[in-house]
Amino acid sequence: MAEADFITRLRRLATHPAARGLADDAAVLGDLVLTHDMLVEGVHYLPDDPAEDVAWKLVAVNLSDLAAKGAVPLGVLLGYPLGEAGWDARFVDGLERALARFEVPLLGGDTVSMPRGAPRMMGLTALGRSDIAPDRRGARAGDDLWLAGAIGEAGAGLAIARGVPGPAALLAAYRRPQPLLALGRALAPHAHAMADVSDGLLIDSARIAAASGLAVTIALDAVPCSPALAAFAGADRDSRLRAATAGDDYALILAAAEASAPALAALGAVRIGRFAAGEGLALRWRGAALAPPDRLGWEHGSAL
Ligand SMILES: Nc1ncnc2c1ncn2[C@@H]1O[C@H](COP(=O)(O)OP(=O)(O)OP(=O)(O)O)[C@@H](O)[C@H]1O
Ligand SMILES: Cc1ncc(C[n+]2csc(CCOP(=O)(O)O)c2C)c(N)n1
Ligand SMILES: [Mg+2]
Ligand SMILES: [Mg+2]
Ligand SMILES: [Mg+2]
Repeated sequence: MAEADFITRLRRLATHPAARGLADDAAVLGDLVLTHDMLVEGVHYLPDDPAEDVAWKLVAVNLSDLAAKGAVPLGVLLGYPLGEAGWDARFVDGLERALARFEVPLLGGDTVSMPRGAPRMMGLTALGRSDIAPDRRGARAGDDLWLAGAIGEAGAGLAIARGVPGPAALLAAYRRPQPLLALGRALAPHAHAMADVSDGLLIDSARIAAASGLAVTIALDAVPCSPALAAFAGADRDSRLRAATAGDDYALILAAAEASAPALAALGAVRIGRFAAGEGLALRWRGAALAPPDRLGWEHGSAL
C-alpha cells in the first residue's frame, strides 16, 4: 500500500484533536509535542553508513519535527533491534553524542532481537514543549511561503555516499542533518503554518497547501542553491528540480503574512512562494510557468 493511502485509513482512528488529523508533523497535546520517526537500513541510510551517524540521524530527524512546531525538546524514547555487537556499541556512542549535542535526555525505550539477515530498523519518539505549535493546516490565502535552511545538499550527499566523488560538507548534510531547533522557535510566532522538509521541498510545500485547503506556487529560481551544491550538481533548472524533490533536507518551510517579512528575512529565511485560493502546486522558473514533475518527493510504499 502507498504511504498516503495507509495514513488515510489511519485518519478514521485518529479523531483526537491532539492528532491534528494526522496532517501535521507531530501530535500536539496541550503544550506537549510528540513525534515518532523510524529509520530503515537501505531505505533511510546505506548499510555501510557509520553506526554513529545513523544514531545521529535518528535523533536529528525527530528533533526536526519538534523544530517545525517551535518546540523545546524534553526527551526521547528509543526502539532498537540488536544486531552485530560492534555496530550496536557504536550506535550507542553516536546516540550519546547526539543527545549531548542537542541537550536531550534519553527517557526510555525498548530493545528487541531481529531475525538473522533482516535489515536493521529503529524508531525514536521525541517529546517537546511549545507554547505556539504552528499547524500545517493554518496557511491563509495571500500568505508567502518562506524557507529556512538548505535544500538539495542531502540528496547530493546520498550520491556521494553511494560513491560519486564530492565534498565532505554535502556528505555530512546526508549523514548528519541538523535540526533547526532555535530557528524553529524564532520562526514559530510568525508562522500561520510550518513543517520541516523531510520528503522534499515540493511535496512538503504541497502538503501544507493541501492541509490548509489552498494552492501554492513556488518560484524554483528563488530557492537558494549553495556554491558547493552548484559546483557538485549544477544550478540549471533540472538540477534545481532534483534538489527540490530529493528530500532529507530537514529545512523548515512556513506560511506567513506580508507583515512578518522583515522579521523572517532578518532570521535568514527566504521567500520562495505564495499561497492562494485553489488547490495543488504550481512552479515558476524565471517568471514563466513550469510544469511540476510527476514525482514531487519521497513517498514510501509497497508495490505488493
Ligand atoms: N503508522 C502511523 N500511525 C499513526 N500515525 C501515523 C503513522 N504514520 C504516519 N502517521 C501520522 O501521519 C502524519 C504525517 O506523517 P509523516 O510521517 O508524513 O510526517 P513527518 O514525520 O513530518 O514526515 P517524515 O516522516 O517524512 O519526516 C503525522 O501526523 C504522523 O503522526
Ligand atoms: C539509502 C537511501 N536511499 C534513499 C534515501 C532518500 N529517502 C529515504 S526516506 C526519505 C524521506 C524521509 O524519510 P521518512 O519519510 O521516512 O521520514 C528520503 C528522502 C535515503 N535517505 N537513503
Ligand atoms: Mg516533519
Ligand atoms: Mg514521519
Ligand atoms: Mg516522509
